[in-house]
Amino acid sequence: MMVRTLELEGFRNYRSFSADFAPGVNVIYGENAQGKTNLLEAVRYLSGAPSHRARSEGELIGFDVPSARICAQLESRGRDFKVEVQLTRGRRRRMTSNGVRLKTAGELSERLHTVLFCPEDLMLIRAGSAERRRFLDQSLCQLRPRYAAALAEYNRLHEHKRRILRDWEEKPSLLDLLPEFNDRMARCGAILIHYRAHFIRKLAQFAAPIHAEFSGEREKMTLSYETVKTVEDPLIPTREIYPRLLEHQESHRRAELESRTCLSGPHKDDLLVSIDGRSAKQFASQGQTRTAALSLKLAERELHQEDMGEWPVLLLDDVLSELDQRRRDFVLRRIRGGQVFITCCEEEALDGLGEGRTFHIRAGALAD
Ligand SMILES: Nc1ncnc2c1ncn2[C@@H]1O[C@H](COP(=O)(O)OP(=O)(O)OP(=O)(O)O)[C@@H](O)[C@H]1O
Repeated sequence: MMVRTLELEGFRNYRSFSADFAPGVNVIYGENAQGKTNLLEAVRYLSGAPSHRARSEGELIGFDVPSARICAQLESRGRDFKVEVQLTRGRRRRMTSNGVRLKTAGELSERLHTVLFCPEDLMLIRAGSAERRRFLDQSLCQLRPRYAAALAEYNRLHEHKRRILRDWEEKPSLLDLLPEFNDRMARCGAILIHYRAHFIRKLAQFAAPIHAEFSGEREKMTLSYETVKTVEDPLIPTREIYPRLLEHQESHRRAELESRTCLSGPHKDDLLVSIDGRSAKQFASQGQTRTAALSLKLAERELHQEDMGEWPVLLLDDVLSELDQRRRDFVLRRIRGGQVFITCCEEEALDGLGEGRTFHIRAGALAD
């Protein structure tokens, strides 16, 4: 998969931008606050993944313009696509592929997969479980459209249930709605657990050898999935997960009403990372947690490659400057193959990366 060309109009600080990218490495360099991350964000957007920093789509539109346009020529599964997204304040976004209207972000993911690695990801292991769920969700939404649909529905139901539990004492009639919401959440939740379990099993297979090599064969990384307690084996079929979720909801009914919070369901899942059998979150050093986070991201990239038979586009946002020389060399060795976008502040910082192109960005435009 690759992004051949990209045009931006009114996207963040880009008024009008156009570039042809290399199939290999594309180095995006420039001083701080010039638009390097914004450029990666535009590419990421085209893969249907939610922005890692915008809370609403309106944030992506230039401060003083009414609309933004992202347009790209993509190559994917041996075919060419012209994908276009139009964002207008106060209106629904409009997306097309080769002129045909697309309805969901999932349809974008079918054409482009990206794996993003940014400095915040270096804290993935130490952060709260929400960050690791986000990591799972972003990757799975690109890989499996059915997962993306189930996640959107689950989040909607969860928000409703949250409000019911918050307000039931003032309005007891709301409790009549609870069984219906519980049932629908269990159905969607079973789908999420099923996909997450299979994803984590695969991710663990890729991450183990990467981490072993990365640590000079000194450390062993293992991953496990922590989900709703009644689902002892999350790899069982969805229809078997569903009754176990209902059972867990039932046993937590009282506690949910008393605490007025939703305590049961995969919205509390976690991805547990261990090094040599011990929880990395609790016991690993800062260096070890960084290495483990890198291993996870590189494993994610290889998993996408195996799943699709093509490399996803790798977006490395300002991450190399955060790494010591050894880790940096490891990443650069490991990312051969596929298209890569790397942002950095100095052009020479990435000497020796091999064939590719460099783009100097200044104030939301290509500098001469
Ligand atoms: N919606 C928007 N409209 C216009 N400008 C915006 C918008 N959103 C962000 N910006 C501006 O874009 C500029 C560039 O941001 P970006 O994060 O891409 O910088 P960067 O080159 O990656 O910098 P750094 O090296 O510091 O990470 C910032 O000054 C920011 O204020």
